[in-house]
Amino acid sequence: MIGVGSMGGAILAGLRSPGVSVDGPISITTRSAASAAPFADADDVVARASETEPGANRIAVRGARVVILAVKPWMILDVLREIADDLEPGAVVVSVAAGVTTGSMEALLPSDVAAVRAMPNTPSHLGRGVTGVAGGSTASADDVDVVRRRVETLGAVLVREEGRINARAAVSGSGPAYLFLFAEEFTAAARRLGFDAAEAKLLVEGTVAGAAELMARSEEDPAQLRRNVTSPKGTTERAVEVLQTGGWGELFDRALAANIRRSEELAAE
Ligand SMILES: NC(=O)C1=CN([C@@H]2O[C@H](COP(=O)(O)OP(=O)(O)OC[C@H]3O[C@@H](n4cnc5c(N)ncnc54)[C@H](O)[C@@H]3O)[C@@H](O)[C@H]2O)C=CC1
Ligand SMILES: O=C(O)[C@@H]1CCC=N1
Repeated sequence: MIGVGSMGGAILAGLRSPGVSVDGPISITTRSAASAAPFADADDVVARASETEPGANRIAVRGARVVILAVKPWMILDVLREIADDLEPGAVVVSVAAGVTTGSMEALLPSDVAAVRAMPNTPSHLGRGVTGVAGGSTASADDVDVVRRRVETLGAVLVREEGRINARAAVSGSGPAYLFLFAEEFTAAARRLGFDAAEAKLLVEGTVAGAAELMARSEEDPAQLRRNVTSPKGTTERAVEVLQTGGWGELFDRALAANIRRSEELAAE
């Protein structure tokens, strides 16, 4: 794995969780020595920092069947140029980057190395992620399956054509941020009602986490779960009415469209 920031770190934590078995050790590279240092004593991870070992990325990918690129989108092609000659024949290079197409990756890869895209999200950290997977034109069904089996250890997986991956990024890749934004705004509103920071945190985070867990475990869909809270002529009804007249449907449409437009811009950069 090249790049162990927010997303790479979440994937790595998921791959290292109890009950998940990966043929290891997992070779990772970071930019700074400080980021590699926490792995110094790990048996299941070999960490190298490109700041202190300029050939770190090239060394790390040697012998790997699956290489995960978790650097920023605008760095993906530079990293591929750097590592292309060191990749094993039959390797699969998986980019988790928004926007960057397998076509642009394939142009830099040896013909016996496949490109696959994965669009994970940060709850992968807990094995509760959702990952979209799409193979490039030279990826075999087996190559895609190798990636699917790896990311299945991180949570749910949706394998579909690459043409739909920007939409998956807009919904599930970025989705945790929308929920955290909701929690931020909800907490701020609770503070304005007079709760102190600790009380607002307990009330809002407890409610958001509990409701999410209830949704995950329940057979009922979100609309029914909402109705279960909303007594006719009761208090919830009044608040839900205010929220619904705020135009959430159109707001979400615009937010997801803006997200997809940014993926398209990144693809063109
Ligand atoms: N953060 C998220 O929730 C999600 C992120 N992604 C994708 O994941 C990728 C990484 O995003 P984040 O983790 O958020 O960014 P980040 O900035 O937290 O992580 C990137 C890491 O790569 C390291 N790095 C940069 N150049 C390097 C090099 N040459 N060799 C080794 N390491 C290098 C950086 O030091 C940094 O730690 C992006 O392409 C993004 O589109 C995809 C889905 C969700
Ligand atoms: O914000 C981003 O660009 C990345 C892609 C999906 C989630 N985070």
